[in-house]
Amino acid sequence: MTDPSPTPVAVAPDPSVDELAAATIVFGAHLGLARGFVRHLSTSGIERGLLGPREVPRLWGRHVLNCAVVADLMDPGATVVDVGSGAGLPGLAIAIARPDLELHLVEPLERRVTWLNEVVGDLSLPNVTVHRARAEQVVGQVSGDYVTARAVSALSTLAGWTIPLARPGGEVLAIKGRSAGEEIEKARKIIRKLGGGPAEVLVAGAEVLAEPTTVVRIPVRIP
Ligand SMILES: C[S@@+](CC[C@H](N)C(=O)[O-])C[C@H]1O[C@@H](n2cnc3c(N)ncnc32)[C@H](O)[C@@H]1O
Repeated sequence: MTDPSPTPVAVAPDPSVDELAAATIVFGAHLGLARGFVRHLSTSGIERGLLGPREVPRLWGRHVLNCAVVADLMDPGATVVDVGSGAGLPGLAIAIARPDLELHLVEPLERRVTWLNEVVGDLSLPNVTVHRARAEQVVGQVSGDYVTARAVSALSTLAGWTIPLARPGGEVLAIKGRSAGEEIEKARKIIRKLGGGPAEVLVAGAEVLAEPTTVVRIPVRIP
C-alpha cells in the first residue's frame, strides 16, 4: 500500500522578485542573515508553534520586511526594547537590518525565549539580548530610546507596558493596522497620564514595500 500523505518537508521560502528587491535595499550586506532568520521561522518556528504554517508564504513580505522597515524611523546607535517579541518580530528583523542598534527583546514565554536565544546564537547576532519577563517586570532594569511592539495588545494596554520602558525624550513605535487612529483616540488619556506626548500615525517602508507598515509613534516627555 502506498502512503497517501508523505511527510511535508519544511523549506525556507525564497522571496518573490519584488520582495528580493526590497530585501536587498532593507538588509543590504546582511541579506544572508535575513535569509537565515526566515529559515528558522519556516522550520523550527513553525514546528514549535511560534507562527502558523499558513504564514510561510508571507514570511518575507508580511512579517520580516514589514517589521524591518521600522528601523528607518530610528537614529544611529540607539537602544531599542522590543516588547512581546514572540518569533523575533519586529526585534530580530530590526537587529539584522541595523547592526548599529542595540536590541533588548522582552518576552515572557519560556518556549519562545528558548527559540529566540537559539536563533540569536545560530546567526551570531552580537547586538541582541533576550530577557525572559513581562514588560511590567523590567521597568527600571531595561530601557530604550525606542520601544517597539507588534500584535501584543490594544494601544490602551500597550501604552502601560511600553511608555515606562522608554527613556525621557524617547519614543514608542507600535506597529498597528488600519485601526491605528481609533486606537490612539481610545488610549489618549492613558498615554497622557503615563507621560506620553501626542501620538501620531506614520508609514514606514513606502519606498520599498507594496504594503508599507503603519506605525503609531508616541513621544515620551522629558520630565
Ligand atoms: C501575538 S504574539 C506577537 C509576537 C510578535 N510580536 C509578532 O508580531 O509576531 C504576542 C506576544 O506578546 C507576549 N506578551 C504578552 N503579554 C506581554 C507582556 N506583558 N510583556 C511582554 N510580552 C508580552 C506574548 O508572550 C507573545 O509572545
